[in-house]
Amino acid sequence: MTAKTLYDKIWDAHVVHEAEDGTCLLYIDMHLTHEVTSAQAFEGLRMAGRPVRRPELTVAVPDHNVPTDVGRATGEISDPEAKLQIDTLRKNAADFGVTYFDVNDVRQGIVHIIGPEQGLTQPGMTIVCGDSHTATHGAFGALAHGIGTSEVEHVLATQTLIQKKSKNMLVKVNGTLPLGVTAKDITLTVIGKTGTAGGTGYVIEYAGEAIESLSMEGRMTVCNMAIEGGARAGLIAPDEKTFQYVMGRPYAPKGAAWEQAIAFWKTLKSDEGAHYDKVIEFDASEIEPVVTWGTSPEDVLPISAVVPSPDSFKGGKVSAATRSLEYMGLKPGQALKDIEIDTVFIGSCTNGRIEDLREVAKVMEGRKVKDGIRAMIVPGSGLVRAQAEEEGIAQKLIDAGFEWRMAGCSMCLGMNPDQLKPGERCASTSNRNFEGRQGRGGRTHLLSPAMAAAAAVTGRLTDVRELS
Ligand SMILES: CC(C)[C@H](C(=O)O)[C@@H](O)C(=O)O
Ligand code: SF4
Repeated sequence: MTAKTLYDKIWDAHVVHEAEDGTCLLYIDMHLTHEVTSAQAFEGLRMAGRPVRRPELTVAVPDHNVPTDVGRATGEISDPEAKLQIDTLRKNAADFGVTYFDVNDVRQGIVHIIGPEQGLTQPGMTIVCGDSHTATHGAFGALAHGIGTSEVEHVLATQTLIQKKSKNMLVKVNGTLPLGVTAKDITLTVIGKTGTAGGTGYVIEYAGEAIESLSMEGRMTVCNMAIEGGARAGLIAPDEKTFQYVMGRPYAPKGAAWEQAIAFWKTLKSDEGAHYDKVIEFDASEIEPVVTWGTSPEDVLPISAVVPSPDSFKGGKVSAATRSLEYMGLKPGQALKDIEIDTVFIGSCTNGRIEDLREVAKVMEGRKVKDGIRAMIVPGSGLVRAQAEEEGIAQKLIDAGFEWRMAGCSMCLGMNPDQLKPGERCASTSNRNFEGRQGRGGRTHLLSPAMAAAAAVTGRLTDVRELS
């Protein structure tokens, strides 16, 4: 028997048909949908008079457009486009018999947060969503693809996806993470090494002691950004931690089905000697807390570094870096630690989970948000929010000077009222720092929740390890 990678195993278990050119029809176990990329897909079905093939394997939740002010529970959504998209999702879910968590349901939240939280995300599954950060679910050893709207329609109609197999890449992070270094620093460091195109054509499996040592939340943070490194998906082999996380969640298997599931899940790891087309290996001790300085997630450096000179790059990156620095309002040679910020955003599907909020609370212990800094915390789901309130974290963060908001994508992207003004600079725990991502003219520095908290305290990018 040939040795297989985890990716090979999940793939093989889901191929319904393989054409001569290698194009496959893949069975899909779980289909998550949100308001931005599903409307046309449902409409396509309606026009063709087709039902959703497996409505019980399809879940819908509004996240991108929802306002996150606490008043939303009682008020109308004022932006007509957002309101239309959310109303449409609600109607589509009702018409097609799809499970739907409405705006003010405590289970509402960012689609990639609620999947794992509800136990919809399970090891060995194929999961799709019309959203690039679907890679997040790979943290459970699920093959999770982001798909486009026409593919959403295809999956709704057939519960299958047309795919060609990607190549296998192994990213192995050995050793122990230094103090103050987190999952976000790992994933940004990997992208710094490979570039945003380094993963193109691959599915990345993350392994090694540093990955194994991460909590499920941390593993989700790592896989979430696989897509920013160009990969088709990210994967981490499930283990005891994974099983413990899934156990007892609303949609997790129960009783005998649970025992059966566990027996299968335990087989989900790459075999000894399995072939990878590319291997990247490095030691966790190399990783420092990092921040981005430019307008691509690969523009990342340790916090101790200075803003690079465009001349230090090669080829097209020279002009890209020049443009980035101009947009970001930065000068080569400037210490990253000297960069002053106006806003701190803690949230998104990268870092909007309970552990992230605990991390922020830990850094804020005995400290306050600096005067004049707008610091917002947007829990990734209503349940994360409720848990943080129950743990007393929410009150501590409010007392420290943070805004405590309702769940949604929020300032991760400018599709709702939470936006930067032109020229405003934000320390953000999200995953994309593209031009205009957080609002037109807004400037984004990506970093970990601990580093974002440190920036909130000092009003500039700060090494969390040096906070006095
Ligand atoms: C709006 C949606 C299609 C988009 C994505 O696919 O990733 C968004 O979630 C993002 O993060 O940019
Ligand atoms: S939180 Fe950000 S990255 Fe995640 S799905 Fe929403 S917009 Fe996309």
